Amino acid sequence: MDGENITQPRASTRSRIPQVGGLREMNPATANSRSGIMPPGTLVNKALSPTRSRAITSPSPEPRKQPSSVRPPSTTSKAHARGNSFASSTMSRSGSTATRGTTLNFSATVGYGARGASAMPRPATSFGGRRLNNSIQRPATSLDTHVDDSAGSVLGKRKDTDWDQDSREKKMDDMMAQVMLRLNQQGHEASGLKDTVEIYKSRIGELERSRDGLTDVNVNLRVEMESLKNQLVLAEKALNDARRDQDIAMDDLEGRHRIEIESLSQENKKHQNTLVARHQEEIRDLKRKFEGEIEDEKAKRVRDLGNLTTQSAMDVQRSQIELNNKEREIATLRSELDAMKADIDRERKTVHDLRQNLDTASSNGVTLESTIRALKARIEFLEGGREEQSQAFERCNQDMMDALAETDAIKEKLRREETLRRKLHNQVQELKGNIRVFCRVRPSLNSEPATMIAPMQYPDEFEDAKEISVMGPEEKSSLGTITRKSNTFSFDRVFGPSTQNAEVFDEISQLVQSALDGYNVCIFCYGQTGSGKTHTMSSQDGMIPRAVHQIYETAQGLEEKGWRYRMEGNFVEVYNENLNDLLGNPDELDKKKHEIRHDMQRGKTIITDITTVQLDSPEMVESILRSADANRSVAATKANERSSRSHSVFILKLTGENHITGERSEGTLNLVDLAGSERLSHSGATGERLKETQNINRSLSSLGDVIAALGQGKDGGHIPYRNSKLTYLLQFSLGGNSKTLMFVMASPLKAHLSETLTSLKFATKVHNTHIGTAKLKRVSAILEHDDTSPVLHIVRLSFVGRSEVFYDPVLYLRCSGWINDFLLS
Ligand SMILES: Nc1ncnc2c1ncn2[C@@H]1O[C@H](COP(=O)(O)OP(=O)(O)OP(=O)(O)O)[C@@H](O)[C@H]1O
Repeated sequence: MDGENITQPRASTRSRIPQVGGLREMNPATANSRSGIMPPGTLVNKALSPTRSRAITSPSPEPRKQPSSVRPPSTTSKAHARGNSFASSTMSRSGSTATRGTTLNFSATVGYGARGASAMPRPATSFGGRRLNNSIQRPATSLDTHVDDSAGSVLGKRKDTDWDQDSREKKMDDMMAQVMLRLNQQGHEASGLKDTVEIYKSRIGELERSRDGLTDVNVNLRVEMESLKNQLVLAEKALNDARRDQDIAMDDLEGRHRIEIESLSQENKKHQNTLVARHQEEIRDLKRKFEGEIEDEKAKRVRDLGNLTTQSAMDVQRSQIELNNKEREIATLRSELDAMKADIDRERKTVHDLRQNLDTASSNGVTLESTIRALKARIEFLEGGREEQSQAFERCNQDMMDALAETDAIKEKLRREETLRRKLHNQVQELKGNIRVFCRVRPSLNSEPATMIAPMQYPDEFEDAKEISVMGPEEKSSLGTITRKSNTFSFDRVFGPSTQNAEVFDEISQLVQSALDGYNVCIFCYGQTGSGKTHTMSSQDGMIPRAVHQIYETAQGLEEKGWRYRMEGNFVEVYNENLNDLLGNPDELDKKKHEIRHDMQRGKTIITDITTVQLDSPEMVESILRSADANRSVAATKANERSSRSHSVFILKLTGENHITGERSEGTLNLVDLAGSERLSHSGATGERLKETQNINRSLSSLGDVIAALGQGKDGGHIPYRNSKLTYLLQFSLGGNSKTLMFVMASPLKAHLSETLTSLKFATKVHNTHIGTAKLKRVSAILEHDDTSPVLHIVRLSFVGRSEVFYDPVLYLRCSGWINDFLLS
């Protein structure tokens, strides 16, 4: 019943709402439908618990039976339902996932919290207003009445008081008026809410559009990002490619640079080498220039020296002249003194005679006094003159003493010059025979015991060393007694077995010097096989290398004096009367023919097709000797055989020119290693060897014949040079202006004694040969004196076919003596 009562006034109230106008809109259903929100019945039912929804929407008989206890919650639930429904509607409109959860989330998205100060202010809503107007006193309702009544029990009141209809209606009208007022207010609020909703809607639309726009932008951005990513990937790929390309390019560049650097360094090196070569060339030029200057300076100095020498020679001459004058003066003075002494003696005698006369005449008296006075005056006069004469005599004596002292000094100087002159003269005297013979005995070898050695003695070993005594082989007499003959031989020099090559060379070095001075020199080694010829001549320290060394050294020394020497070498072999070139092709040995031609005018020998070697250094000689030795070995059938069976001739032509004085000299040094000299009967050779031996013997005897013919010294006499190839080859070196030295080599072995004696006898014959006439002939026209000049003397040395002139006063002084000796001899 209560329920019905309550609902009735409400229903009646509702029925009045249209009269007020706008109240319709306060119907929650209408409001919800307008706003698109579901009717509260459905939404609230869903949102609220079934118990509550039943209490509101499905009136049951039970709640109606207990109206006072149920109504307040129903009111409360309505208010909640509204609030919830709004919230729900708002939530349902939101398209955003984030705003669907709670009202708070909505507020955060579109409400005040999420909006800045510029956001549209939220209009007052019924919901908000209701909340704000919580303090407004709610108009009394039937329910309130009931509540108020409940204090004293409604039923009880009705029982206790009368029903006041009018007041009640009035009250109701007031209440109605209030409700209407409230409704109007709510209507206004609802319209405001509507506007707000509209605004929100438009706002939401805008936001959705903005979201769509943003989504589009987002999509675009994503697409752009994708494309950018693709671009990035492409760019990375391109970058990698570029890096790879760059790496390859770098490698290429590095390679190219390396090659360029190498080529540059090579170019640099080349350039450097060129520069170095140029600098060296420049240095060489400078050196040449400086050497030229030094040469000029040297030449100047030499000239100065020459002038000084000339001056000193002049001084010497002047002194000599003065000395002669002084000597003459002294002689004059002496004669004058003698004359004066004689005068004085005469005068004294006269005085004495006069005194005697005076004595004898004193008796004559006064008549004679005048005569006496006159005579006294005469005597006084004469005695005064004698005083002066004595003083003059003293002066002359002093001058004479000075002149004698000066003469002594000059004589001392002349003595020294004389010593030098004598030394030169002595050397020339030693060479006067034009051929000298040295003997050398080789030492015994290790393979030769003392029992095999023949007794040999050297009587003057520690003096002149010119003799050798050899005990001959045992000889049996007809009586059966065995004797041994002692054979003593004398030579220019004898070298015992202990002599070294150096000592031997000392003796021949003067001859080597002669070759440099323009003479032809010939040095032979003669002896039987194994006697030491090759050792003496061509061993490493033999005469050939030593001679060449000396020539180089002397030539270098002479360079200071303006001399330049050209040295040419030939090495030939005479084998079986054939000439072989030992420096040529070994295959051509004994095959190629070489001819000997003589230039009689110039005194020169030419061998056709011969190898001539320029000897630029002493080392060259060693290589020549080696190659000659090799050639001989190739030709030999047995080792060492060929050298024993052939003559070898080392020819060294020395041409010198003096660029200062214009002098020129041409000399030849022939160093000959003869074949073994053993006699045919001793060699026991046959066949080819017999032919060899015959040829050797023929050429050796030809050599002896030539020397003997030269020794006879007949002008225009025949010299049998042509009898053998060897003598023909050495024609200009045997005789003429040449100097010849023969080494006779001796073996110390008993077994070789007979051959040794034969060799020594042959050598003695040669030694006894004097080829003096040729030398006399050579020097017969050597001296000319230029009388027009007191200083300049000319020494002209004339040889067969050529002459040399020396403008040297010192040389003149030195040479004049011995040259005159030659002329006189
Ligand atoms: N003065 C010396 N000192 C030391 N050994 C020597 C001397 N002379 C010669 N000999 C040695 O004696 C040996 C024979 O000498 P070498 O060959 O010079 O004789 P050779 O007369 O030239 O003989 P061949 O006619 O056969 O050429 C060689 O072994 C050599 O070394």
